[in-house]
Amino acid sequence: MCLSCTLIQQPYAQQVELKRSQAQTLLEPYGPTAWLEPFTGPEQGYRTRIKMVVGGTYRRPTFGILDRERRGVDLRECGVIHPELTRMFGLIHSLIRISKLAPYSVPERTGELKQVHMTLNEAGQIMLRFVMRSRAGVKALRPNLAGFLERAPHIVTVTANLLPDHVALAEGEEEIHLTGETTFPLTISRLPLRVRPQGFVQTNQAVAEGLYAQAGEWIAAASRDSHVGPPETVWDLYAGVGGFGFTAAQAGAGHVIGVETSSEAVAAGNAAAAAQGMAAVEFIAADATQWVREKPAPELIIVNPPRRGLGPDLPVWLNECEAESIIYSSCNPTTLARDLAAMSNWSIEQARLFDMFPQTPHMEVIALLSRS
Ligand SMILES: C[S@@+](CC[C@H](N)C(=O)[O-])C[C@H]1O[C@@H](n2cnc3c(N)ncnc32)[C@H](O)[C@@H]1O
Repeated sequence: MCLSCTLIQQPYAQQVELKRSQAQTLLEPYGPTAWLEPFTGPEQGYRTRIKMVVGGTYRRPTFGILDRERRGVDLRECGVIHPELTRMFGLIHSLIRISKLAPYSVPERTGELKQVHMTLNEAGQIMLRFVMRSRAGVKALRPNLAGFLERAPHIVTVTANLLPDHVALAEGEEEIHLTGETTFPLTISRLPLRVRPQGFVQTNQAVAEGLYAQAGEWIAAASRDSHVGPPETVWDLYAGVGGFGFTAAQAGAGHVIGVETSSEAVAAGNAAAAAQGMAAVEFIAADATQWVREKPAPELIIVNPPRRGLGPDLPVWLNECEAESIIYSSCNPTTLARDLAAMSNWSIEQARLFDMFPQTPHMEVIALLSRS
C-alpha cells in the first residue's frame, strides 16, 4: 500500500491549514514574517509528472511502487495523477504485453523494464520514458512502437533510459531517443520551452506557475519601491530549466545567470533563451556552491535547492555576501529552517505556502529574505 497521501482523510482546507501552521512554526525564529495567503491548485489529478516503478509480469504488469518484499504494487488508479496520464496506462500495458517486455524483478534480478516516467504539458501532449536495464529491452520495444504511437498521437516524445546497475535510482545516464523529437514542449513561466528528458521539471505545473509568478511580483515590487528599477544582475541557483530565471528576466532584470548541475537542463535553458531572443539570460552547468565563490554577489539571488537544502557551505557564503535580497524557494521547510539558522544576517520579510503536493504532508514554501 502507498503511504504517500497521509493527509487524504482530512478535508482539504484543514490540510492546507496544517501545513501553513507547520511552516510558520518552523520558520518563526527567522522572521518577522508577513505570511501571504496559501496558494492552492487542484486537490486531485494535479501530478503532471510521474515516475512509476514497473513490477509483475509482461502479461500483468503493475505500475506504482514496490512493497517490502520488493514486489510490484499497482497504483495506476492513484487519484493525484493527472487523468490524462492515468488514461495512458492501458495502452502502455498493451505495448509491454505485445513486446513481451518483462518487468525487472528486484528479488530475482531478472527482466528489463524498471520504470515508466511521464510528463504532461498544457496542450495535453506527453513525454514517455522507459527506464530499462539494457538495450535488450529497447530491442523488444522498437518493432511495436510505431503502432503504439498511432494509437496515442499525443505522445510526442519517447525515450529509453538505461539503468544497468541493481540500484534504487529512478534513472541512469544514457538516454536513447525513440522518436524524432528529442525534446518536449512545456510552457514554463509563460514561455514555450523545450525540455529534455533528464532535466528536472516541477511535479505540479499549475502550482509551479504560481510560484514563479510570486517571485516575479516580489521583483517587480522591489523595483517600484527602490525607485532604481529592476535588478541589474540576478542569479538563479539550482535553476533547472530556468523557471525563476526567466521570470526575473520578464520582470526586467538586466542579466540573469542560471546555475544548475544537469547539463540537459542547462542546454534546454540556453536553447529557450536563444529561441526567445532573451540575450540577457544564460545558464551555466556547475555546482552552485563552487560557482558562487570568488564572485561579487548580484543584487538578487534566487535559490531553489532539492529537499536536502543548500548544504553546509552555501548558507555561510550567502550570509556574508553583498546581495540586496534573496528569494529562497524550498520543498522542505525543515532544511529551509536549518539553512536560515546559518544566515543570521538575513530574515524573512514575506513568505507563502504553495500546496504543490495536496493529500501528502509535503509542501513548497517561498521566502523573500532581506537584511536583518
Ligand atoms: C528543486 S529543483 C528546482 C529546479 C528549478 N528551479 C525549477 O523551478 O524547476 C532543484 C534543481 O537543482 C539541481 N541541483 C542539484 N544539486 C545542485 C548543485 N549542487 N548545484 C546546482 N544545481 C543543483 C537539480 O538538478 C534540480 O534541477
